[in-house]
Amino acid sequence: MSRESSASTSTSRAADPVVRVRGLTKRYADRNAVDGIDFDIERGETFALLGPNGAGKSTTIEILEGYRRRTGGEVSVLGVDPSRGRLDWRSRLGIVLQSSGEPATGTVRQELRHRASFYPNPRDVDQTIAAVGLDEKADTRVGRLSGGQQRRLDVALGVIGRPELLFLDEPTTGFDPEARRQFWRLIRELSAEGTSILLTTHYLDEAAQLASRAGVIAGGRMRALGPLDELGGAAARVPIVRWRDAAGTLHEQRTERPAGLVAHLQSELARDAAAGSSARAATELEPRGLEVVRPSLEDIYLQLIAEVEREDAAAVSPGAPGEADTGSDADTDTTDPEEVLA
Ligand SMILES: Nc1ncnc2c1ncn2[C@@H]1O[C@H](COP(=O)(O)OP(=O)(O)OP(=O)(O)O)[C@@H](O)[C@H]1O
Repeated sequence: MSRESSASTSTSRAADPVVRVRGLTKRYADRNAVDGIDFDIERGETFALLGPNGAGKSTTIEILEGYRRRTGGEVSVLGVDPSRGRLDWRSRLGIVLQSSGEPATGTVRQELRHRASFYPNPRDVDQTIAAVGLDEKADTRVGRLSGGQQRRLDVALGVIGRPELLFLDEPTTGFDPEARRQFWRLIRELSAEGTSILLTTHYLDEAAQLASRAGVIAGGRMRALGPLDELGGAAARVPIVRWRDAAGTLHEQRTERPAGLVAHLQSELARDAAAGSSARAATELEPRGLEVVRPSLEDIYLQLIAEVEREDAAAVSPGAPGEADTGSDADTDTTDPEEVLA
């Protein structure tokens, strides 16, 4: 299918989500790695799937990409069940996997030209090389790239076909800070062009920079879902004031009125100073180590995961073998070679 015809299909179904997942499960041995999750990704949206190691993110993404069979539930990606997705459907997807499969033998430019030849309306090869910052390596053999440069090439290969939906599974692992910012610019450009994006990342600042909505998975279940600035609820966003007392003990208090608390701390210091015999320098009237912080997405996420872990631990009855105890069996790779779909 040409990009034009796929675009007209999209227009006619503009209100349909590009990804629709209902009750998705994936069972390995005796444990559900994905345990009944629901979420949608709207057209043009960048959605972040967050969660700790082993949460079920890659399993979910691989099912959406059509690389892994699901055990149960309904999945639709660009209007198609991925387990039945054909080549024309696949050509509308861009995929940046966690690890780059077979080592390539050609140069950066050759590999991108080759990949571009599979798509009806690919991006310009040299512009894409520039967008991922590989201009100086365009004629270098892929095997001679550094780990971070190889990852940039993975991203370039993922976007070269001008995908309608781009899967980015931990795309910036190994990037230096400058390369990450360059990558963010590229993703914002793709998003502005209308590309829908599913991103998994362990860098919460990356999710905050790129995504508008997120789902947090832990233990295969969706624990929070919604706009990034609402994740974890309003209580999780209350500012934190930190300071040290005269003995050096660290104090921390959450308050909606941090300025009021700081004024109170200062007046206490002034009172103590007035009560003391010797005059004090003005700097000593400042609360030591004073910080007023608004919780970052990472703070909110870590709090959420800690709560989930406490709830899950409480749900396992004391004395009975816990979920974690059965993990070693379930973690055995049980993939039927036929299960990973070509
Ligand atoms: N082929 C397999 N056979 C058995 N268990 C598997 C298989 N693949 C994954 N698992 C298990 O399923 C669970 C979810 O794994 P998954 O790779 O989806 O997690 P993830 O959220 O992507 O983690 P990470 O952030 O580390 O990439 C883990 O407990 C993992 O050990």
